[in-house]
Formats: sequence, C-alpha cells, structure tokens
Amino acid sequence: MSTSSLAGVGFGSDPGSGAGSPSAAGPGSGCEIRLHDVVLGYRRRAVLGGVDGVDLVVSAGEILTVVGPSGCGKSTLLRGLAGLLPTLRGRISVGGVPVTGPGSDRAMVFQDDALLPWLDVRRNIEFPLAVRQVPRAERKARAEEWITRVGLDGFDRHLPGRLSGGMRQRVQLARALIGAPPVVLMDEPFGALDPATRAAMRALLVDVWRQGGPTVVFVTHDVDEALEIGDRVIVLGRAGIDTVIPVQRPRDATASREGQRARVLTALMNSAGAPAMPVVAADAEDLTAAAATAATATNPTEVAS
Ligand SMILES: Nc1ncnc2c1ncn2[C@@H]1O[C@H](COP(=O)(O)OP(=O)(O)OP(=O)(O)O)[C@@H](O)[C@H]1O
Repeated sequence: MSTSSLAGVGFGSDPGSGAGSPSAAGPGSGCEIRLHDVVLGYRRRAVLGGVDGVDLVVSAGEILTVVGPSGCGKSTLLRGLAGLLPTLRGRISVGGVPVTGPGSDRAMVFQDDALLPWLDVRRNIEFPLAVRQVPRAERKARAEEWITRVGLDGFDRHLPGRLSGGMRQRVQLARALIGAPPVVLMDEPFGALDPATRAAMRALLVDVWRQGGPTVVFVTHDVDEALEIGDRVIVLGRAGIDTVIPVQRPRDATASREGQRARVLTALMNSAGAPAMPVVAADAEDLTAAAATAATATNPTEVAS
C-alpha cells in the first residue's frame, strides 16, 4: 500500500476522541464540499468526461451518490476529493478549507483492498486512532465495538490475507468510520459483499449518518443502492455531470422510487453513448439490463492534453 493511500484513511486530530461511541459524532458534524470548475487527470493530462470542469456543492451532512459508465471518472473524482490527486484546474474545498492533500477530515474506503497486510483486523480498524495517539484501551474498545458492528466477531486476530474480499471491505468500512470523520468518500465499498451483508452494511452506514454523521460521497454501479442511500444521485457522463436527481422522501414510496429509477437508468444509458431516449419513455424494469451493460461498458474516451 502506498503512503498516499495510507494518508487517505484520515490522520491528525481525532474528531471522535472522547465522544464515547464511534458514531456519536453529533448532528451536523459533516462538512460542506465545494468543487469549482475542477479538472482532474493523470500525468498532467485531463481525464475527459466527468471530471472536466466540475461545479458541485455537497451540503454538510448530505449523502451524494455517484453513478456513471465505467471509466467516466468516478474514482478519479473521489481521489481528487481525498487530496490524492491534485487538480489540474479549479478548486476543491472541504469545510471552507482548500484541499491540497490528504487530511484527517476525510476518510476513504477504496474500491481495491487498502488494508495494512501486516496488521490484524483489530489493529487495522484502530489504525486511524493509533496515529492520533488515542489511548490503547480506548482504541481497543472502540475497535471491538466496530468489529461487532460490521459482523466480524471472532476475526479480530486475523491478518487481511486470511479474510475474504467482502470481509476486507467491512474492515475498511469500520476503519473509515471509527474516527467519525466529517467527510467519508466511498468507492464501490460494498461491491464484494453478498446481498444480505450488503444490505446490512448499507443499513449500518445510514444508521451512522442518521446519528449526526458525515457528509458522504458514495460511488456505486448499483442504481437501487444509489437511490436507497443517497439524498441526491448524480450521473457522471462524458461531458461532466449529466443529471442530478434529488431523492424524494420517504424513500420507500414505491411510485416515486420507480420514476427516479427510470430517470437514473435513462441518464446512464445516454451517458454511456447509447442513442438518446426521452425519460418519459423509460420503463424501469426494461431499462435495467440495458443500463447495467451501459454502466460497465468500456470507455473509449481516453486522456487528452
Ligand atoms: N493511475 C492512472 N493513470 C492514468 N490514467 C488513469 C489512472 N487511473 C484512471 N485513469 C484513467 O482515467 C479515466 C477514469 O478512470 P476512473 O477509474 O476514474 O473511472 P471510473 O468511472 O471510476 O471507472 P469504474 O466504474 O470502471 O471504476 C479512465 O480513462 C482511466 O483509464
């Protein structure tokens, strides 16, 4: 694991220290995120598409979910927010402070495994607290609470190499949330989980958020997941943010959910390069398979200077 990845798990002062419970962050603890005319890319070349001139405000305490075709720049956007990738143009700020690198105000759950292979489950989870020099007994107690919350009782002494992919994702989730950071950036965090565990981890995230938790930016390919947990869903396409869909409440209102689902699926298909189709013609069930194909389609758009 690289140093930059390590830094992304959130270091520095401990916003959760002394709170007693890792989720007791208190209402309104999330920070506003602002992006103005942001261009991101690699080796000084912009990634064309979703991260070319992004203007976006994520309100404090909001859950923003991000969907889009493969390669449109969703992970790149998260890396920019985490401070792991400098902006080529424009400004990103969190809580009014410009992002110039990784910081303790932002924790990230990576798409790929980002655990420390030489530390067992408990020590991986308590790692952000250890860096902040939280007393050993407190961090052990908090880590044990999180081990239970993510369903890993009995695995606290296991090294990551002895865990399944889904178990490692749950360790990452616990490590991101244990310090109650104001901002959590999640890159397909539940992709390796079975459906039941995935539903449980979604519920856990929403539970943490309801208790006054963080601002969350959550990337997923699962439209239902995006609608279930998001306050807004954005669809990234090849020309930036294609569509922004506020999620109406209550979230279990089936009629409005179907309409929102159809809008997201239609936007996904259009952003993946399929022939444009009107939203009114969309039937959610029929669109699902086509949108799944669109969401994983290879992006022919590569980098440009
Ligand atoms: N380290 C890198 N160096 C150079 N180019 C990169 C790098 N990482 C990603 N890219 C390019 O940036 C573009 C966006 O990639 P990114 O991983 O952000 O897409 P994504 O939307 O998250 O895709 P997926 O849904 O498949 O995870 C792609 O064209 C990709 O090839």
